[in-house]
Amino acid sequence: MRIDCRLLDARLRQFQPAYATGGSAGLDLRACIEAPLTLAANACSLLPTGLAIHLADPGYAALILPRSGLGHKHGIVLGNLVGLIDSDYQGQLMVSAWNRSSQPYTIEPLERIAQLVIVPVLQAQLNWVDDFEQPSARGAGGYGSTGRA
Ligand SMILES: O=c1ccn([C@H]2C[C@H](O)[C@@H](COP(=O)(O)OP(=O)(O)OP(=O)(O)O)O2)c(=O)[nH]1
Ligand SMILES: [Mg+2]
Repeated sequence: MRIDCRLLDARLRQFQPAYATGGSAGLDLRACIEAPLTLAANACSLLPTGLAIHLADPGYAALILPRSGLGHKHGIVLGNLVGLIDSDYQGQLMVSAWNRSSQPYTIEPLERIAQLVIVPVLQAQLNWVDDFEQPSARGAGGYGSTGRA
């Protein structure tokens, strides 16, 4: 599929988002900040990415996900856990960077801080009923109802 993308920060021309390998699922997003930003332990900051996309087709959405290295080694994940980008959103992609660790972490300008994954979605037709016609094996069971082993 093709999507329209806008570079909102001239610095990104040298770091135009691209899939790193033929099999990459995510496009890395960079922190388009002017100066290094130190996130204190447990601090959260909304960072511009210098990038806007317009998916246009309601059959797609994009997810902003943490990068595994940053998340695992340094505790830099997302303040909203996952960012959901609507197909009709045309604004700048923003990343809520959350330092869930107990150590400060300094984000450098244009550092790759998260990744964007485009996924198919379905907008369902909501058919309101008083009861579900077919009982299922699970019913209302959840939260560990099937045991641990
Ligand atoms: O990490 C994120 C999450 C969202 N967005 C943008 C794109 C998305 O389409 C829009 C709205 O996101 P969402 O629906 O999750 O936020 P909301 O709090 O429900 O805001 P709204 O009332 O605008 O829908 O904000 C981002 O740039 N980054
Ligand atoms: Mg919303």
